Amino acid sequence: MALAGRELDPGPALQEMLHLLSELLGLNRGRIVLFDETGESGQIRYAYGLTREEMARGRYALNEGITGRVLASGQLVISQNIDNDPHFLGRMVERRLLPEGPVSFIAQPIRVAQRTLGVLACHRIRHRPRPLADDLQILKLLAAHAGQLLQLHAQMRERTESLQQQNRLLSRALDASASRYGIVGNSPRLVQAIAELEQVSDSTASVLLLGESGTGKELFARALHLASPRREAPFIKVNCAAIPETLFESELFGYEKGAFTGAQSLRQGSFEQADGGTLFLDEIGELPLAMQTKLLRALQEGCISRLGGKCEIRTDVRLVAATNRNLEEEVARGAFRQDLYYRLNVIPIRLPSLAQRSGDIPALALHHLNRVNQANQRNVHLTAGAIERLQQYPWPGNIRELGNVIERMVLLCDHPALEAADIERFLPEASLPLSPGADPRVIDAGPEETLSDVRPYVPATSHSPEALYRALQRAGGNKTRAAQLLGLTPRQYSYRWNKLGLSG
Ligand SMILES: Nc1ncnc2c1ncn2[C@@H]1O[C@H](COP(=O)(O)OP(=O)(O)OP(=O)(O)O)[C@@H](O)[C@H]1O
Repeated sequence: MALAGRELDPGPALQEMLHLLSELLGLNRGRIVLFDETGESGQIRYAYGLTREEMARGRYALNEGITGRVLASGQLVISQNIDNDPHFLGRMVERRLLPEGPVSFIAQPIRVAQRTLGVLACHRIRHRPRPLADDLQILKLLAAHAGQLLQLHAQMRERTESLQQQNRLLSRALDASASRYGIVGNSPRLVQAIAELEQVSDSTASVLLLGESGTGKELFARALHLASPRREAPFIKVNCAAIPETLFESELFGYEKGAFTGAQSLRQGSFEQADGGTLFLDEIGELPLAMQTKLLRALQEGCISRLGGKCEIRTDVRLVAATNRNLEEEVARGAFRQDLYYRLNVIPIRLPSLAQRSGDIPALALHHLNRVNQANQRNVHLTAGAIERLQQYPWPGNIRELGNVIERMVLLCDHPALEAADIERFLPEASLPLSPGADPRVIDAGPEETLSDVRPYVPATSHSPEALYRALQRAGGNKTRAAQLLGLTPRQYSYRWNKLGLSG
């Protein structure tokens, strides 16, 4: 029975079993009848010494003939002489093809764990030297072995099918997310925004991404780059809110060696770095007016000059800008240049807030849960009630806030299945008892939360975890803005944040 281990298909092993039964023991025309899917009849599946046609005739309803009786009762039946047995159907093999003289028929049930899987049956020439009891003993053993083999195969098939099914689902999910650049969601407004993105991905026209903080503007900017013919060239992001006014020009246009004290070597600016690719100006509404003029010039002329440089450098850059401000209002109050606004607003794409597409919350929550579980080797689940609660919350900080809440829940919860009640304490509006320095979810409005343009030296322990969280909440999950609130640079803020052991 070495064959049994080699093949996934039990057929060859069972076939060989029937072959040996016939050749060595003279128990001929052995066949294995198995229940069909309905469980109401059986069909010959494996046989030795029967033609295809004979096999095809071997179908038995429950209680039909001897085989049908064994299928129904799970009990051994021996027909001592088929010629005298009214139950013997003689359906398959014509009597004249069988040996003369008395022929018996033995039908041994194949049972596993009190369940009848089928029947192992054969013909036996009645008058032979070996006692019937020996043959029965052998048939019983073989039936038990066949049962184990069939069960093992059924389990393996079930497992394989479920793995294949899982595989199909995963690769479908992977295809979907890959073809949509990791943008999760199916709500009509999001799908519309993706369609607009794809429509303009081939052109070089400037795109202005509009939407509240955390709605995925950066994700869209990257998607636009990936969907464009520029995908092999660099994607350079500049966060206009994070750059001090005095450093803007060198950040965008670079500088020559010796352009100012400390300029020890030439440095390319973002325009040059993004040459051939995409330059993403995030939070463009924060760009100081003087820089707006210089940016407009660079865009109109397609060339820049480095600080301290004499020559103009041609750059081929596709500009994508993003803002959560209402730029028209900024223009109206003189804080944003109108001509630059027109130049940027060639193709506006508006991203819906999470509240406008709450139908996407379950998919987004699971997406983030998966991400955080994987990153932290956790296996936290959300119950249906928890997902429902997440859907009810308004998410002022949008998807970033949702991601942050999921991350906190996964890291700080102490059981694997999160219920609606568990969610509650992680939602920002939850009022929790204050206990400084302990649980970082406990929020304290620290005195350090003031708006400040001046950034003096601040020690690494300057802000409590509570203050960092509080600021992040007030900033709708935007760390740059949270840093501003605390008078920190985004780098200083991130350093402190990461020390809490949280990412995102
Ligand atoms: N549709 C989406 N599917 C999956 N993840 C998303 C989606 N939209 C946003 N995210 C995730 O949410 C987080 C915030 O997104 P992103 O940084 O792109 O927002 P933003 O609009 O640029 O925010 P801000 O204006 O504050 O800079 C990121 O982690 C991003 O991957």
